[in-house]
Amino acid sequence: MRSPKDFFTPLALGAPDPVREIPLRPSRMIHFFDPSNEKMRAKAGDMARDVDVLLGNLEDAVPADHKEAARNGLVEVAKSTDFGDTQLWTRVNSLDSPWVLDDLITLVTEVGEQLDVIMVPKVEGAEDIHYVDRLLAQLEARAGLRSPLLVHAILETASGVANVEEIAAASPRMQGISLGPADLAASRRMKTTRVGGGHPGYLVRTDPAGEDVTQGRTTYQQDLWHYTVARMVDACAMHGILPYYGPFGDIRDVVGCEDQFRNAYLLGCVGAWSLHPKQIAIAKKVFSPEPSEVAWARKVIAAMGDGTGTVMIDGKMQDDATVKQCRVVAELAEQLASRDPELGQAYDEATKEAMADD
Ligand SMILES: CC(C)(COP(=O)(O)OP(=O)(O)OC[C@H]1O[C@@H](n2cnc3c(N)ncnc32)[C@H](O)[C@@H]1OP(=O)(O)O)[C@@H](O)C(=O)NCCC(=O)NCCSC(=O)C[C@H](O)C(=O)O
Ligand SMILES: [Mg+2]
Repeated sequence: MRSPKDFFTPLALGAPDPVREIPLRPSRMIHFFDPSNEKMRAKAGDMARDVDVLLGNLEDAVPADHKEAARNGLVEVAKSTDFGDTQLWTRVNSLDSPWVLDDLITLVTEVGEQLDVIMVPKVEGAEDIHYVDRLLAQLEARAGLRSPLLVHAILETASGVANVEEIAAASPRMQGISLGPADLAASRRMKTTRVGGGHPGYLVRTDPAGEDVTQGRTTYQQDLWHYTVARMVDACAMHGILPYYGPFGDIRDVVGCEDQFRNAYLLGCVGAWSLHPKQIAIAKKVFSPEPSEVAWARKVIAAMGDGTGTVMIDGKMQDDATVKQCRVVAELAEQLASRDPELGQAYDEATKEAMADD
């Protein structure tokens, strides 16, 4: 464990200074593609225009005999694509795999300037982040990079969840954490066979109304991921980094996907993974506040002046705490508007209407 005094000191001579604050760039969807797939590589430019984050996946879902092709394919995409202000991320292979060392060496050396974030799977504790942190500093120094690569951890082992706070705090490079529900379910020995989402057997049932316990009892499906997402959000918020829902594997179930993403959004997540083009629009919709919410937030902020005291708006009490919540929504709207002018216009029109109603 480094002394707090040394926390922002580069871990290798000549490595760039660590960032002091994680940039809040829009990242409503982290779109996964397989860079070993020639067809997907050819679409990288179009995908980059459509998403906030494009991620070249090197880990699970890429067959063992495609690992090298995926790594080289990502280098090719990074060198040949104009990303504009879209972020390019990668998910490297797990730290116990035979591929990760070459993933990191190749990517930092060849395309370190183009990459924004390195996603590290199956993080168990702070020691995994410390290992990557030092190695990245050495590689950045050797490649002469001007800014440090950021690191994103996937929460997908029972020990990762138990250590989530120390993972979030492990390095100034920590950009965020995603839930990895499929590996986490396996690690916990849960009895599900899915990638994210709920399960009809995980439910609560109303009490029996009379003697017959089989009659008149309504059941409500519960969220298997509530505890983990909430814990991850707290750990991230405490350390100034960003939480994400991970993948939703039932591509056909666009309704279930939207619900799962929205639960995560309402709990504090800033985005989710999209595995298929269908899920891009879902994440964009869910992780962008509604124009009416933005209008309301701006109205409360305007009415609250210096942010202290109370005012009544439409019968609802506003005070220091509600104005803080409204600032979260209004700040997110500003970030998204700078990337998506159409959305910005919808926010401004809704605000004008809401203010005119007074
Ligand atoms: C899931 C898929 C294998 C489905 O692919 P496919 O059967 O080809 O779907 P479609 O026929 O519906 O495709 C229609 C067209 O869209 C293109 N396509 C599909 N997926 C993508 C994509 N991700 N990016 C860009 N384009 C995509 C197809 O090529 C078709 O194009 P065309 O022929 O021109 O019409 C596939 O979607 C896929 O591989 N997705 C990514 C899977 C992935 O990355 N999985 C790993 C992440 S989840 C995970 O790791 C679990 C996690 O770690 C945990 O533990 O929880
Ligand atoms: Mg996984």
